[in-house]
Order: sequence, then C-alpha cells, then structure tokens
Amino acid sequence: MTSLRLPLLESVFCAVSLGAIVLDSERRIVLWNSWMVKHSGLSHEQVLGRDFFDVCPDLRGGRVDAAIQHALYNNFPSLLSQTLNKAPFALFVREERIQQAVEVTPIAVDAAPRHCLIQVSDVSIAVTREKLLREQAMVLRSQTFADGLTGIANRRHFDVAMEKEHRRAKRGGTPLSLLMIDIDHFKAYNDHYGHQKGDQCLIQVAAALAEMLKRPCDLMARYGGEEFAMILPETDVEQAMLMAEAIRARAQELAIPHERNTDASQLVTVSIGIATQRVDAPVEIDALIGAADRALYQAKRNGRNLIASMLPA
Ligand SMILES: Nc1nc2c(ncn2[C@@H]2O[C@H](COP(=O)(O)OP(=O)(O)OP(=O)(O)O)[C@@H](O)[C@H]2O)c(=O)[nH]1
Repeated sequence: MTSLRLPLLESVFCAVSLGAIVLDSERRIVLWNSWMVKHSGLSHEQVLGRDFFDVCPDLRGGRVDAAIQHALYNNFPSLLSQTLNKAPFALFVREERIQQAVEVTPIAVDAAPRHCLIQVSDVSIAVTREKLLREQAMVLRSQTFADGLTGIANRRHFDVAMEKEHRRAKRGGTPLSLLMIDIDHFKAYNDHYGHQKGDQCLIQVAAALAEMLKRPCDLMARYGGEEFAMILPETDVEQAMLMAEAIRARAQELAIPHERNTDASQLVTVSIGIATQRVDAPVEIDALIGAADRALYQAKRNGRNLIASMLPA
C-alpha cells in the first residue's frame, strides 16, 4: 500500500496547478513539481538534489530565505505578503513574470530532520483585476469631483476644499481669500450665439483662468452655471486684488466676441467679488462666501468687467 501511495502523492504534486517545492533540512531541493518546471524553464534533472539558493540565487537573504529558515529551524509557517513580494521567483507565462503568493510550511518527516514545502500560486489575474478596480475607482473619484462640462473642480470639490482650507487657515493663523468670478451678460451671450457656443465659452474661460493658478493649494471650481469660485489660501486682500485684476485682464485677453456685452470692448468679460478672512478676524465659511457674493453683486452694479471687495462679517 505504502509503495503505491508515494508515487501517487508525487503524481498529485505534479498535477496541481500551483508551484510546489520541497526542501530537506539542508535546503536541498527534493521535489520540484511540473508546474515549476513549466514556468521556470528548469527541469527536474537541473534542480533535484541541488542547494535551493544555487538554483534561485536572487532569493538568498530575502523574505523567502527568512521564511524557509523559520519553517526548517523554528517550525513556523509563513505567508509572504503579496504587496512586499510581488514576484519573488523567476516564473513566467508567455514571457510575463507571474505575480505570486508564496507560502512556506514546515513538514515533519519520519526518521529525518524537518523539511519544508514552498507553495507558489499564480495570482496575476487577481492582481490585474485589483489594479483595474483601483484605476476605475480613481477615475470615478475624479469624476465625482470634476465638473462635467469644463473639467475643472465641481461644487462638491469646492465645498470639501473650502472646509479643509478654512480649517487650515484657522489652525495656521494665515489669511484666506475667496474670489467669485461671473461672466458678464452671459444670458445675452447664450441668446445671441446659442447654447453650444455658450458652453464653448465656459470651457475656454474655465481653462484659461484655472491655468493661472500656480500653487498646489489654490483651487478654481465651477460654482454655478456661469459662475466660478477661486480659493486662495495664504492670500491677503492686497494679493487677492492683484490676482483678481490679472484674472479680469486674462478673461478679456481671450478676445471672445460678445456683441451683446455692454462693455465697450464687445468681448467676453468677467466681474469678480473678493472676500478675505483676516488672520485677526476669523469668520464662518458661509460669511466668507456671502461677502464674496455681495462683492460680486457690487462689481456688477458698478458696471461689470470690474472687481469689488467686501469684508466678511
Ligand atoms: N451655455 C450655457 N449657459 C449656461 C450654463 N449654465 C448657466 N448658463 C446660463 O447663464 C446665464 C446666466 O444668466 P444671469 O444669471 O441672468 O446673468 P447674466 O446674463 O450673466 O448677467 P450678469 O451676471 O448680470 O452680467 C443663464 O442664461 C443660464 O442659462 C451652461 O452650462 N451652459
């Protein structure tokens, strides 16, 4: 019976679709199954009886080495973390290195010192699927925070960023400015040139103004239909004024014709409202937004293509 069982066991080991290697207590290879032959390109004859680290020199001193020592000398099994050991063995499928999960288990052997079994599973499909899912999640996340028309940050992104920057400004004792930017007479633009041209105008203005932001914490978002908001951390009133003037000028420089604009240029122009939270006078977010809105209204009332500033109360 025993004489039948050994060849049967060996056949089973060779038939399984994962890598199986058995090492004796001297770390010599006593079993190297067909899966290993197929994917390593090393035949039984080339490996059996040889020192494991002569066959796989790259693994010497690494995590697989430590796991083998644990199994042989401390009788501890190990499961190697996949994130740290993506593909320790040089195993390939169609010239692609196989992503691996490796398990090292001590094995008690009758009348001989302990051996160990190394199991290598191909997890390439799972790893690829996981990577794809992660990428899809990132795309979805960026879509959730991006405006569908202009591609800049949307209102939700603005709300999250505003909360964060407001907290940061309070904690760090730094000023925080908010700009509300609105295209002048945009209803008339749509009526005159059509909604599609209106969309193109929004895309062009959004891209040009967003490009002006150079610091990583600055954010431009589409706040409403034809209204944009800019969060400028660590920016005081004077700096915000300079930025707003540069934005106003940039919008006009785009030279988008707007025959129905009351501005003499007959080009698309923007009005801008500024509100700044001073270091010595912190306010709630709503108060800051309210002040920027009122300032924008003031700029419109004063004639458009203008900038106005309000103190948040
Ligand atoms: N094409 C286009 N138009 C939009 C979009 N969102 C809002 N609008 C239009 O923007 C216009 C905004 O008009 P109003 O709020 O009356 O203001 P306005 O005509 O820009 O005038 P002032 O702001 O006072 O200078 C409306 O006609 C909206 O239909 C959009 O995504 N695409």
